[in-house]
Amino acid sequence: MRILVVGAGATGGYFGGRLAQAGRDVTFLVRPARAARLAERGLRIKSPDGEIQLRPRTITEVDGHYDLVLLAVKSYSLETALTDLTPAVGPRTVVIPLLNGIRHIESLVRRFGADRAWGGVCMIHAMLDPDGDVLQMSGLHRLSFGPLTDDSSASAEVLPAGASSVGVSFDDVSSGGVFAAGDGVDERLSVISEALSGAGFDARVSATIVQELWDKWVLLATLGAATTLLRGSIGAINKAPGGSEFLHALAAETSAVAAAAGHPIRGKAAAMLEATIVTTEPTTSSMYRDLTQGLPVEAGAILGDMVAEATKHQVSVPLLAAAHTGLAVYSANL
Ligand SMILES: NC(=O)C1=CN([C@@H]2O[C@H](COP(=O)(O)OP(=O)(O)OC[C@H]3O[C@@H](n4cnc5c(N)ncnc54)[C@H](OP(=O)(O)O)[C@@H]3O)[C@@H](O)[C@H]2O)C=CC1
Ligand SMILES: CC(C)(CO)C(=O)C(=O)O
Repeated sequence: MRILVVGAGATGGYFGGRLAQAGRDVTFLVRPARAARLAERGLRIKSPDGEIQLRPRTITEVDGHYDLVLLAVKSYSLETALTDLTPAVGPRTVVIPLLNGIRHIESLVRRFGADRAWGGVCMIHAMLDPDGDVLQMSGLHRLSFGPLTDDSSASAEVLPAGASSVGVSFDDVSSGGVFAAGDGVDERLSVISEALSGAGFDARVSATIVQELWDKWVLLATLGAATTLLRGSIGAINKAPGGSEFLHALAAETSAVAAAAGHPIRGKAAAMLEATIVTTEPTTSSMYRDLTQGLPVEAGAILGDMVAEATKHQVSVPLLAAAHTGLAVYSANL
């Protein structure tokens, strides 16, 4: 299976790097400056378990069709990246985005159709360090993925990758790619699941990926709004007067938006949100890390779109709106 990873930043570098380390056929589509850095230093991943250095294949222009595309760019780079990667997308290619938020899903479906644009949710705390190496800051490294056809009747929300019962293996590779014409979505799911499993991170097939995208969005909007508005970690906010009340009020806003939009967060996702906002650990978000480094932030995709959803469904979100306005001021001054 030919895998193209678009972007070799924190998430692309991490998940693509682990796949390459596990011997998968991985190519990174990068821009010239990143290509030069990777040629010079290799792709280094520094994690709590130690450091690895890889020499992955990189390209700066697409060189044909790939079976799987992992899209790992920031939301503000999305449209250019989609144009750049389009030649990699053949009739049976699957594109799995790792981006936060929801708006990219619409862009992907518009370009490639729901048969080729799937959903992806990654959970990781990662960034590029000053050397351009991938820094994984905790042991968390989960990637859930699946077609955009949520099956709420599925008995399990997520299955470990490789657990699909459809028996297609790498041996089925044909000259036209691993997905033979006439295969259904399930066959691709099985092959992709096999390719992503056993690569040193937690890969899961999701039968409810749209709901998972919303669950993650609620979590991240809460985390991103709190940490960027109050300029500190969740632990620091919880130790400050009124911090816990603020976090709970913010989580109530984001949860109310999801519920009004028809994607209420429940069960494990609700428990994870609660556990995240009560922590005294120095938990932050990728948006906060970008802010503190003076980098562009994904304010529109993570907060602005949620404020727009709130307006659409007449949900009052003053804290979320204040955080969005704050990031707009920051972005205007960049
Ligand atoms: N970091 C984290 O902990 C997490 C991030 N996410 C989400 O994942 C997404 C990606 O974030 P992250 O990996 O952190 O971002 P990074 O900024 O670390 O990496 C994005 C990479 O995309 C590259 N890029 C942009 N446009 C193109 C293009 N046209 N072709 C090739 N490469 C391109 C950039 O390359 P260049 O060097 O050329 O600018 C950059 O290296 C975001 O939506 C984020 O919210 C989700 C979970 C956790
Ligand atoms: C939810 C979290 C913190 C971990 O994946 C994240 O997605 C981010 O920081 O962007």
